[in-house]
Amino acid sequence: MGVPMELVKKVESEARRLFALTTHEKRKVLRSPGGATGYGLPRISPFFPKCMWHEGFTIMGSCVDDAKVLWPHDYQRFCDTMDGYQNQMKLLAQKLLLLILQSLDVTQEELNWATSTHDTQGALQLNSYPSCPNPSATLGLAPHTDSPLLTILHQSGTNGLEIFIEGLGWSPVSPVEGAFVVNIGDLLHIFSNAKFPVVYHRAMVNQSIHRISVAYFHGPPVESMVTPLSNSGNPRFKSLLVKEYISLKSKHNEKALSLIRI
Ligand SMILES: O=C(O)CCC(=O)C(=O)O
Ligand SMILES: [Fe+2]
Repeated sequence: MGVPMELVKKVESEARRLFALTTHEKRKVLRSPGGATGYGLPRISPFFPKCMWHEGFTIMGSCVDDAKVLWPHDYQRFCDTMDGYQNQMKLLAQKLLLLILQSLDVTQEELNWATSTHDTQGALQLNSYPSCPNPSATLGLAPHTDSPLLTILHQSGTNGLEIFIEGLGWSPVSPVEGAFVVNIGDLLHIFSNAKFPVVYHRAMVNQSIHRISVAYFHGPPVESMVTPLSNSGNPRFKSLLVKEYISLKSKHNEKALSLIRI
């Protein structure tokens, strides 16, 4: 299934329009403490001693309230673009998940859990990494794993993303024109009983280019239970509510997975 390239480019240019606003303007839609949407620092910031060279804007569903604050007379273009992109990402994520699940030979109930069309939780994260005079002194986004099942990432043609490979260390994932990066998140790691391992990743900054990336996070409803697949051998993780896991992650960051290990 193709996502129109024109839409991807539009999302990128709308993201650039947003981050080009003054700090004073952007702070009008600052993410509230404990809130999920809006403008702000990376959510993982409290776990790291140094500031990251990054600013972000998170959207869940409609972004009309924030967009009206930013562009009182011209918010529709931003909202239409983000809505259209979220719809396309949701369809793509569901399709990818189905392919993954088919390879795992799951029961109908497990299939329903992971692909329930109505209730999935999606979030769109616009990331901005301004060019940096001394890139080696900082990180764009510190090492982390994404919490949901899958992340679909658009890198906007600029290097920066790195993944950690056991035995190899940090390895760049160079952007490929017309392709997305698909990351496995914590919940798919738990659900697949580690058959689809989570990917530890980070983002670097560079000296000359203001890099934009757009991540779509796709997960199950927060009120549902996540349980390792029944046919995957001894479960390696405890079953728990998705929202319990998210809360554990917000308190313990990358240690959350080991806290629910059996
Ligand atoms: O900018 C990137 O390439 C990575 C972004 C990312 O990891 C995230 O938004 O969780
Ligand atoms: Fe990430």
